[in-house]
Amino acid sequence: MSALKVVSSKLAAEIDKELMGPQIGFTLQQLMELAGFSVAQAVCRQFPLKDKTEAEKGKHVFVIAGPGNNGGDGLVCARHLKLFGYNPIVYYPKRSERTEFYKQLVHQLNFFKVPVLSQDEENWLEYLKPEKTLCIVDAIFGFSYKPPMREPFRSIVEELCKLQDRIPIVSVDVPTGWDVDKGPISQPAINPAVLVSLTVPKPCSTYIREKHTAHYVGGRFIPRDFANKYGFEPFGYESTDQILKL
Ligand SMILES: NC(=O)C1=CN([C@@H]2O[C@H](COP(=O)(O)OP(=O)(O)OC[C@H]3O[C@@H](n4cnc5c(N)ncnc54)[C@H](O)[C@@H]3O)[C@@H](O)[C@H]2O)[C@H](O)CC1
Ligand SMILES: [K+]
Repeated sequence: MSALKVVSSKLAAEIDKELMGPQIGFTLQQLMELAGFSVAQAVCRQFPLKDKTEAEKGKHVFVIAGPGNNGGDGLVCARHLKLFGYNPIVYYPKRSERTEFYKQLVHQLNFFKVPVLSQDEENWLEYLKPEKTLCIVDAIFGFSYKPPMREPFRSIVEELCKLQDRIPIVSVDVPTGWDVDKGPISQPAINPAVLVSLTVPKPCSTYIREKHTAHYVGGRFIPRDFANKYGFEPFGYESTDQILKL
């Protein structure tokens, strides 16, 4: 295990609660926008379009969004990827009814002409071919996932596991199927090529295989004294970057 700065799931939840509490007053929408923006930046850093052929530039970034806030990060990420010149496609099989906000994120994707597959799209795997797909963004589950995985996500993640050696997967905050503290202790579980930890890495990130997985931190929205209060130093982001490769 590396000497990475990590915070437990319990502490991560407390950080979120305080950031969105009455004293600080961030809204979920604000944090999600910055989180999704960071993930889009990490995709650009890892898979730059510069010097790529037109065929490679036309490849899809396949974003799979889950039912909670991790999925929301994915929806935001897809919108920014489109602005950055990528060709995202979104699969959002179980849509959150929690707030109007999720519907608004989908409307925004329509406005940006980002295809959002129908909820019962049976042929979603057709979009996942190494020759057509640049990478997959795994925004299925984050720090609130509790096994065992229920359908339709179990079948989806099983399919992704079969493809992950041929198409790189970028996991948002926590690789889907991993326990946020203990890592890949149950199946199915994604083995990502890239992990983008948000705010601060969670303990599961110490179980990534360092040679196999590029690790970024993103979600640059806390000041030094707040980080120190939760036992870690702020990350050394450069200039206006929203991500830092660890
Ligand atoms: N401060 C930050 O770092 C921010 C992080 N954000 C992202 O939010 C997620 C955590 O979001 P939350 O809504 O709490 O949970 P999840 O998205 O992980 O999942 C909840 C969702 O999943 C369903 N579910 C749970 N277990 C199962 C299962 N076994 N089978 C099927 N479905 C399951 C559950 O019912 C819910 O619907 C964090 O990781 C970040 O990515 C925010 O963007 C804000 C800023
Ligand atoms: K994820």
